[in-house]
Amino acid sequence: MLRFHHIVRVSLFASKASTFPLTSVSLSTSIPKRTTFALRSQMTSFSSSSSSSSSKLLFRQLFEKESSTYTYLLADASHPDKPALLIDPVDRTVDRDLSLIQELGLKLVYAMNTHVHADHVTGTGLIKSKVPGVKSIISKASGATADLFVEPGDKVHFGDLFLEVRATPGHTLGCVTYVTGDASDQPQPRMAFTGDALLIRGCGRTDFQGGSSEQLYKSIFTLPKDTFIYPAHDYKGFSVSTVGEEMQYNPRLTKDEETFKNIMANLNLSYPKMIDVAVPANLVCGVQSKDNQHHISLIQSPNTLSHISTHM
Ligand SMILES: N[C@@H](CCC(=O)N[C@@H](CSS)C(=O)NCC(=O)O)C(=O)O
Repeated sequence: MLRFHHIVRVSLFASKASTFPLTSVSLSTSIPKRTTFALRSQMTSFSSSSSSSSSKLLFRQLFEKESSTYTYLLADASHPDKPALLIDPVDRTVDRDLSLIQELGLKLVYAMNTHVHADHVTGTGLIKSKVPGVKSIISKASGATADLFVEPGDKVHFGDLFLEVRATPGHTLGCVTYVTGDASDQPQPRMAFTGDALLIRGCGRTDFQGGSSEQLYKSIFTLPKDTFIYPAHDYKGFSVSTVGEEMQYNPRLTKDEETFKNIMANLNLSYPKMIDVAVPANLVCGVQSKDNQHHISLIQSPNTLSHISTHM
């Protein structure tokens, strides 16, 4: 089995039962009425990370300043092939990202999108043309074409590390969050790449592309408070937060649902300047060809069913 080259389709229901039995506590229980939105704390205790697991992950946060987009580079540096993936690459910074990958001696396997971006063109198409073999990934629910489609509960493996896929719709229809694996040999604390669903002290707008403030409010996911939050954008100079921090200080998501919807309905943001170019380009993951419509069948492995920790 090519460990750094497969996506595992898993059962969402198996994950709920096996991983979050009675230990999940909703945020509304700990901070009544004020905080019901996107973040529920999980009271499961974590063993501290072993040095081998945390040293495996090579991680870089990269910034594209025109659209204030973060791209994330993750790799299993301990694996002989050093398989790597990029989350939310931008077309303008593809050469920078690929140079870095080359300098670090990594093998880029996946170019992933959290959703169909409206403010910039994804770098996945360009990357595929420059690095043969790289597979583009996006959620099936996004309606976009890509080499591989993920659904909630899927795992994306790279070397001995993996990301879980969680549905976090509301900013757009098919937004997903990629979360580092829930296992003792995976990086601790966990890291959540939230796209535009959850921004630091904010959240994605909900006024186009199937956006819905109601849906975004209900995009509840269960993660420990120490989970790092890495968004796709930041407009205020922040780079990272945690679930606990956002539960306490996010000015939108700590409100009740009606207040939240009211805030979202009155953001009065102008449409992204590039929306007319970006959305059509991103609906084909930046590739204008038929090649990207090749759907591979995802591997289903019963061995993984007990390890799933997805709950959306
Ligand atoms: N000015 C930018 C667009 C800024 C914007 O609308 N950002 C989006 C994410 S990219 S679609 C958003 O959700 N913002 C939320 C917020 O509260 O700022 C441009 O013209 O491209």
